[in-house]
Amino acid sequence: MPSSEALLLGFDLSTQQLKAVLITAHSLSVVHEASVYYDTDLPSYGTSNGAILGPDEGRVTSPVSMWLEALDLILERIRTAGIDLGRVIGIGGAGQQHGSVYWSLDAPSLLASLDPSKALGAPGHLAPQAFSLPDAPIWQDSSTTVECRGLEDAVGGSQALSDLTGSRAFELFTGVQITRRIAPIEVSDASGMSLMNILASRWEDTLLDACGGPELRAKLESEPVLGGSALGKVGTWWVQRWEFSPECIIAPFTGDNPTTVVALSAHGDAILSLCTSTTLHLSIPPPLSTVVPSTPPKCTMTSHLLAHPVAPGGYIAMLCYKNGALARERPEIIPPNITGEFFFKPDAGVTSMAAVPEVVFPPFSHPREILESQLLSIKLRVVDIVLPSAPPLHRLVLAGRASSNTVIQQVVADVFGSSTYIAERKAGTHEAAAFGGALLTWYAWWGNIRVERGTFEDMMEEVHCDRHNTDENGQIRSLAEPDVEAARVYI
Ligand SMILES: Nc1ncnc2c1ncn2[C@@H]1O[C@H](COP(=O)(O)OP(=O)(O)O)[C@@H](O)[C@H]1O
Ligand SMILES: O=C(CO)[C@@H](O)[C@H](O)COP(=O)(O)O
Repeated sequence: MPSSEALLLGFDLSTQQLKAVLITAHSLSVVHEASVYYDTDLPSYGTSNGAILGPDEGRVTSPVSMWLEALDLILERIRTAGIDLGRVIGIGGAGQQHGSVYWSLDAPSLLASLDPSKALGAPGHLAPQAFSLPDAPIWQDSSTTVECRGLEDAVGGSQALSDLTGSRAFELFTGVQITRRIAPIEVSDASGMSLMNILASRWEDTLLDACGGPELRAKLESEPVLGGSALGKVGTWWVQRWEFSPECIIAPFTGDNPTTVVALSAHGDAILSLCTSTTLHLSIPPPLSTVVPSTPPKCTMTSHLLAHPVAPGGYIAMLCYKNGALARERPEIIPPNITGEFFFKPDAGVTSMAAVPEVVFPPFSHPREILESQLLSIKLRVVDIVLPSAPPLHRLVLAGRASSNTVIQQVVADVFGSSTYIAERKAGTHEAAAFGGALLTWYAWWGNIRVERGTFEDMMEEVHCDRHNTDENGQIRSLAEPDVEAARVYI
């Protein structure tokens, strides 16, 4: 690979760390990865697993200054690793879905006058003045229950809100945590706000009124934009401090769920993302014919429907569990709305669950039981989000750090009775969300140099990047086959 080859930089501002993936623009090979763990790399903020709990009941936030410092540190790490940032032609990425940062009225002028001699996170440079809240509510926040009920009431109840936006009201969604924007919002990101009409991909006036009164539409500026569009070029701070090219473009960032789908999904695949959260994604492509009316996607009380970032008329159906990695690390309760520690066993006849003493389940078996109950819950709920007309699931693709665990790979194969796969990038990365962010940036760049923009799939074909391909030259590698005997237990 010539060292001058153009690069794309994708970020993922996830719950526990900031990650960056650099890929070559024309062959999409990973050339470098870097990460910054908030708890250990930036310990002065006192986060636990990237978050701060409280002071109010259900409040979960991350310090915005910590994220700014993480950005300084990761750029330093990339440069120290010998990467010439001047080769980067586009920056894009993802963040925890539904996390929200609150810019102040002074933010635009402060952003326009950043001092290249100062780090982004240097006290008084951007923070605290550019933010109206020093701490950003993240996806684990559950402090806005009252506002959620108010939002549902405004449109006629929880199912009505789900039909309108793709999800019932959730405390973590941005609508009930509302914000001021600097750049247009990308459609799949907008679907995680409880403010967008999911079928039209446009802001819904009733919901804007319920969440922010008349000023909110003005703050949002424009209707949501498609992923992989070019927003503009990097600011001078990036050029002067880090030697990025002034021609380097910026693509809109979105949620980590849509970028994971962009990175990994082929039609008929389900993606099981084992990050801090455990999330199952199904990509629903747009209808082939615009003449025959298509079956509307399902909007349920327990799932989310997001607009697809690069396929207008397509969707992502999603199940998301808060008690993912942290529950697996420290076995705790799985059923919702119960606090304390309980153990359950199906009654004879398997119609109900009976609480049993802890001694029935020895501690060494807890991690496996936690994992099994998480996966069985997904297996039970996934039938509710698959369209009757959808083809049978083809592959189960794993993502997230825990996907490298061979025991987890096998238990997933056994519980779902389906082979499991993993993305095998040319230089290898488990960071699907950051990789997807880089791909969306390439799509923005690639689209900009064409008379006709072309589809995301056209672009992938042009680089011979076939996400269906499972042979040794392909990108998706088989990990585990179900064990027939073990799989029978989970039917
Ligand atoms: N080998 C492993 N086996 C099981 N779990 C793992 C393994 N390595 C990492 N993890 C889990 O992965 C979690 C972090 O996953 P990651 O995808 O990096 O999350 P996030 O993107 O939310 O920061 C950790 O909290 C840990 O529980
Ligand atoms: O979708 C959600 C929350 O709805 C989560 O996936 C968050 O986006 C957090 O991501 P990770 O840090 O677990 O990757």
